[in-house]
Amino acid sequence: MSKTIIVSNRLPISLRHRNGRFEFKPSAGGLATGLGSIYKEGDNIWIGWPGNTVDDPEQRAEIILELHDLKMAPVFLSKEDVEEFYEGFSNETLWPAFHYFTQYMIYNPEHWEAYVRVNQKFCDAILKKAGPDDTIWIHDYQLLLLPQMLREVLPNATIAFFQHIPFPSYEIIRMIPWRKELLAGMCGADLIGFHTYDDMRHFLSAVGRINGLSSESGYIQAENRIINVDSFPMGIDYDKFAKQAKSKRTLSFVEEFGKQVEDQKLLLTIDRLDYSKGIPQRIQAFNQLLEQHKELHGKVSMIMIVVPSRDKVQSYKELKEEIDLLVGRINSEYSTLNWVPVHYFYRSFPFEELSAFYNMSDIALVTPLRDGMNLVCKEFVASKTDQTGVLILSEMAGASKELQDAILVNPNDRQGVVDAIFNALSMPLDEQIARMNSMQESLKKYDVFQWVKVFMDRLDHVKKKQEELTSKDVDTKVMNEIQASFKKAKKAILFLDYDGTLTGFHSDPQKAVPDDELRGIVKDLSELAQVVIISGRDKDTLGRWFEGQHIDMIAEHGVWVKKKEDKGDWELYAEVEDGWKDDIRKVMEYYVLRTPGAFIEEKHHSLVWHYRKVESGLGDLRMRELFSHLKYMARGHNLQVLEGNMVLEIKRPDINKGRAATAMMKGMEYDFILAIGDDWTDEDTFKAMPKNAYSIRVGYAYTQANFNIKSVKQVRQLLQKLTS
Ligand SMILES: O=P(O)(O)OC[C@H]1O[C@H](O[C@H]2O[C@H](CO)[C@@H](O)[C@H](O)[C@H]2O)[C@H](O)[C@@H](O)[C@@H]1O
Ligand SMILES: O=c1ccn([C@@H]2O[C@H](COP(=O)(O)OP(=O)(O)O)[C@@H](O)[C@H]2O)c(=O)[nH]1
Ligand SMILES: [Mg+2]
Repeated sequence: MSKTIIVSNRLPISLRHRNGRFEFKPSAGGLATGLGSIYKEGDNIWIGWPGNTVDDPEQRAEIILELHDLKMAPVFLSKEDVEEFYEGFSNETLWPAFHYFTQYMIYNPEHWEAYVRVNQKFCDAILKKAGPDDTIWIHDYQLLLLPQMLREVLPNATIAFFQHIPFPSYEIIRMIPWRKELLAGMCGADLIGFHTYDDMRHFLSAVGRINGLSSESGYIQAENRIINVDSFPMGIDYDKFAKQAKSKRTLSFVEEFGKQVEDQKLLLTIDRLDYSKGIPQRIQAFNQLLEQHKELHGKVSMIMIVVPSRDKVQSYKELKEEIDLLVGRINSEYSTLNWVPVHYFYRSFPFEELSAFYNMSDIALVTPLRDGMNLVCKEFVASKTDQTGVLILSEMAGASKELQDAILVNPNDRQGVVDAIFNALSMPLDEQIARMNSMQESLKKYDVFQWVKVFMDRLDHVKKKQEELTSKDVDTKVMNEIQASFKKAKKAILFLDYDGTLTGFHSDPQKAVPDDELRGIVKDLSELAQVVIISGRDKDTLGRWFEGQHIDMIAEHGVWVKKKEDKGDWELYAEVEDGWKDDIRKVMEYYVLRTPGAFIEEKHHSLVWHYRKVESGLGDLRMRELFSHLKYMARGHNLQVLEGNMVLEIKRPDINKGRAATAMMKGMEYDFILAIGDDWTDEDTFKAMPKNAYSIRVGYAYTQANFNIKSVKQVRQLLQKLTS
């Protein structure tokens, strides 16, 4: 039986020292609740750091035992690990980078080494527990290298990754010296999830530009696998918050706290201490509200809960001082004997009390400068069981994509925040209820259990899709079968595409000349079988490159043919009418002039616009534009516009490789037929092949071919095997 392993930097417990002993406090956090349905089942387990350093081997052994009963296994971090991996690389490089606080980023090679070392430590801990077919779900930015580390040892495992914090634009990620390694680490997963569509598109663009991995509709084409990238906005345990808000215990706290603030309007803010949460900016906005609206003095106050976090990191220490100062200033300026503007708590509260704060507050002011999701705002909404109350939410929080019925604000626009508070204070009851109702409906539906389910279902789907693709893989068994069938054959024919099949791509297409190895392969094959190079290339280039070889050639997708017995003469296979070219060439030239690096290749029956050397992104953009332009023109001329590997080609639709291959085989009887190609133009060849032919597509795209093969290197291996 395969099992599921959850991995995160922190375990869902906290380990505390008390009188020389350790004590566990289980975490009731959103993630722990959501994943409870998984890690508590069967042999499943959660692996992570217990959140404290433990050096004594006896104590470690004790902790391992106790955690075992809770279905957890610890990864112990040393003092250095905590300083360099957790505080260092995770929270002084990745955290600020991913939240767009580049001014706080530190580039320290020792921290990077520690990051690699600790990811390896997690990997080793997992390998002690994991079997080859297990599912491993890794969480968050502290463990970006882990998916690939595991993949190397467990090639068939199901590995998923979810990032809880934002994924920034390529412009930010490129600043990190180790960006390529980090992205490659993530790509060890089968499924990579983010909270929002924006995070996901940033990731896809970075992986494309930095690691050269292209993607389509959220599927990355890695060397021998597809990886799915998608958005899964995390929810909360809605019912738990709704129920708690009405519980006796919480209501008694509401009553007790209520006595102290009397009939004041309450603004609630809850965050971990973090510069990404925009706490000073929020205090300043509140200050400005009091400055501008004297009528509110004594009538409104802010309850501000700041939960201590990462207090060893310099930027967090400074932030704490700044907040203390700002709160001191506003309270000393405005307080009266019976009114304090800001009730400030630097600590965390138990769930029942937190629920009371949510329940009794009129407004939740959630204004992070950046936040992956933000659960506090969702918890506030779920706790408002009478549907009154207003949520003011930063548009920089992932949650804002779902909670469109909140008052959305830009946290950098101080006056905007002030106005939002003022409007919230006077919002009519029916509007409050309407907004709250719509937000509650959505949060109820997409709760944390639904989040887990949707994620796991998607993981299943990707694995199935991968299986479908690899089930057609040319493995050793298939290679042997093809070889045996070739050996037996009396009359064999091989259709071999050139670019992307026999040789790799070159930034200058004219430089993709056949090397000695390839010449040797083609020569050996041509002594045993009829070899046909079937290419979109022009006849002169092909003729020059394979001069002297005893092979047949089909050029320009079937316009020209040269049989080996024809010695130097190309025969026109299809009548070409090229009166259309002048108009189309003019348009293509216009796009060349606008796009540095682009160029036109002219063939007898087609025009090709190349953008391989254009700045990435710009090339795609211009190609799309040119595509729709050409499609419009093509209608009048009976032409076909086709997208290839970094090219756009326009040609007559009735000229294609399939038609040429069929013509080549006409009237002949073959007992072995093989066709290999790598792109859409080769699909025509595959479609034209008789049932008994072997057709192979290079790469793992969907295809009409009956097999897929990994790379040009493997194509050559297969061909060498045929002649050995
Ligand atoms: O482990 P710490 O250094 O003490 O930090 C606490 C956690 O903070 C981060 O939370 C994020 O996840 C939330 C749920 O997906 C999301 O709502 C929020 O926007 C994120 O900031 C962090 O991702 C965790 O790894 C930390 O453990
Ligand atoms: O005294 C407190 C204050 C907050 N929280 C919880 O801390 C989490 C904060 O998560 P969020 O996604 O808002 O921000 P993060 O800290 O993960 O960046 C929420 O679930 C809160 O209920 C808590 O357990 N005790
Ligand atoms: Mg090709």
